[in-house]
Amino acid sequence: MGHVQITPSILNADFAALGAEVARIGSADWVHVDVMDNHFVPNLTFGPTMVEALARSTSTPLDAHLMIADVDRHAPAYVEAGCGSVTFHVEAASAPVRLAREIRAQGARASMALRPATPVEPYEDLLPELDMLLLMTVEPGFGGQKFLDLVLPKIRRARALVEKHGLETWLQVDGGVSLETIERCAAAGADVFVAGSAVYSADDPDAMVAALRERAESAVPAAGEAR
Ligand SMILES: O=C(CO)[C@H](O)[C@H](O)COP(=O)(O)O
Repeated sequence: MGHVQITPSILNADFAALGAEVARIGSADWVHVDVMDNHFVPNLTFGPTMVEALARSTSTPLDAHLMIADVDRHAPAYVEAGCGSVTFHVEAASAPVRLAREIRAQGARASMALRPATPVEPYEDLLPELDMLLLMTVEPGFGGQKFLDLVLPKIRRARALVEKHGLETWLQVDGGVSLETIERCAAAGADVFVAGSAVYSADDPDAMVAALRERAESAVPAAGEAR
């Protein structure tokens, strides 16, 4: 299992001051940018031009979560925009293996996301193609939703698959992650945690990043310990 990484989502940040908002989370490992197109999800955010401007404004690497249709065509633009990690939804991709290889060939980490109702088992053979697997813990589209406990068994099964194949694939969770829910995710086997409203509704977002990190680290099972 990789070390705990905290990745604040800017979905609930002030979009009119994104550079300053990102500067408030200096201890974050990544900045999570939620790209939504009003087709794959019923919400609209921003595109590669905005992401490129954000990449120029910070030294923290960007983790793009593409909630967009026709993702095979659009994903490469987010590597070109400066993202260090690009996540596509398997439900939106027509050739996920080719797309993951293309993202890696461009020099970014390739990541694939599963909606809460999408099982992980059909993608077992695809895991070596991925640097990260994102297991959504809400239906994608909006920040501030309630964490879905029903995803916890899938996190455990995904961790078991990663270990079975001796892979280094990071397991990211996104949606409703807070001081109240992060321990359950870490105990189940997640190691990369996206938190949007928990971070940006805090008086001190960077102190919340530290608190989330501490809580997740305290819940990571020791080697050989049951999940
Ligand atoms: O992908 C997302 C929504 O589709 C967001 O990243 C996620 O929901 C973060 O917000 P919060 O922590 O408030 O749930």
